[in-house]
Amino acid sequence: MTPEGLARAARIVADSGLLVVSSGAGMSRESGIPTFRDAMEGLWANFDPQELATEEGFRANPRRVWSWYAWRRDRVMQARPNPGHFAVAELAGIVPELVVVTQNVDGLHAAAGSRDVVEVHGSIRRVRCLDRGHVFSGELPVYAECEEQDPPPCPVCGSPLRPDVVWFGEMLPVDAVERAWSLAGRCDTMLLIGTSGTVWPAAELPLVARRAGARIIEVNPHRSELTHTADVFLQGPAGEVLPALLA
Ligand SMILES: CC(C)NC(=O)[C@H](Cc1c[nH]c2ccccc12)NC(=O)[C@H](CCCC/N=C(/NCCC(=O)O)S[C@H]1O[C@H](COP(=O)(O)OP(=O)(O)OC[C@H]2O[C@@H](n3cnc4c(N)ncnc43)[C@H](O)[C@@H]2O)[C@@H](O)[C@H]1O)NC(=O)OCc1ccccc1
Repeated sequence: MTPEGLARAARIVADSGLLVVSSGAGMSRESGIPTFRDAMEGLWANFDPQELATEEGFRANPRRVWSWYAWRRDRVMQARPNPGHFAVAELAGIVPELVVVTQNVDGLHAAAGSRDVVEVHGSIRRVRCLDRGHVFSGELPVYAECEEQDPPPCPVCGSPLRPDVVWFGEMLPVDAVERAWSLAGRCDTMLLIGTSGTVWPAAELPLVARRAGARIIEVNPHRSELTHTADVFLQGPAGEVLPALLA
């Protein structure tokens, strides 16, 4: 991250009417939540997404999927927002309009005080039933209570409960898609934070914004599949770069 790059990004942000913050797993890395593709400790390095993050995988082995998400939820509930999340929340007080569009299911943007957050891949803090989609949040069982246990039945219709997240091969929530794509199509600036740009259709968002004439600022310690769209690439961890952007 160069001082010139930071200064240029700060000017672009200051000139923005509508700023869309588009975040991925890297945003929560400094909160102790592993990313998906980190070579060593990334979730997908140790677990097969096809087996664990698909409806087929759930139907084939509901116990395994239910306890795996309980294990992840425990880590999310113990995690705290990092300085990057707080900087995003603070930015909302600086620009006229700011909306967060996140692929993350951890709810840490809201926990840091961001009030307008679009969760395009759902939330691990909610469950819903398989057949009818009755949604439940609040006190959910911890891993110790879920280990090798069948998912409990829906209190309304009796069908098994599953995490209220978007699995591979599943449609994204219609209202979230409509809002996220319309925002990307009319924003002045998109702040792209901690995403590898490998999962679709979320990876299309900066392309939509760019086609509509927006400036793209990427924050990532490594180049991603989307760095080619960026007007400014701020190379570094979100928890350090974003507070510096506010300084
Ligand atoms: C793997 C990929 C090739 N496959 C897909 O994209 C598929 C298939 C597909 C669809 N269209 C395509 C087009 C081309 C190719 C494939 C497809 N997409 C789907 O299946 C989607 C659904 C995709 C959503 C899946 N659910 C998730 N999550 C919820 C669950 C759960 O969490 O368990 S995806 C999940 O993985 C993704 C991980 O990506 P990132 O967040 O970018 O994280 P990653 O680890 O990859 O990278 C981390 C980055 O952070 C950086 N970093 C590290 N530390 C820091 C740091 N400190 N600070 C800043 N950055 C940092 C790193 O350098 C790195 O760049 C996120 O989206 C996350 O939500 N559904 C669908 O298409 O439905 C169809 C449909 C249409 C009509 C009708 C019916 C069906």
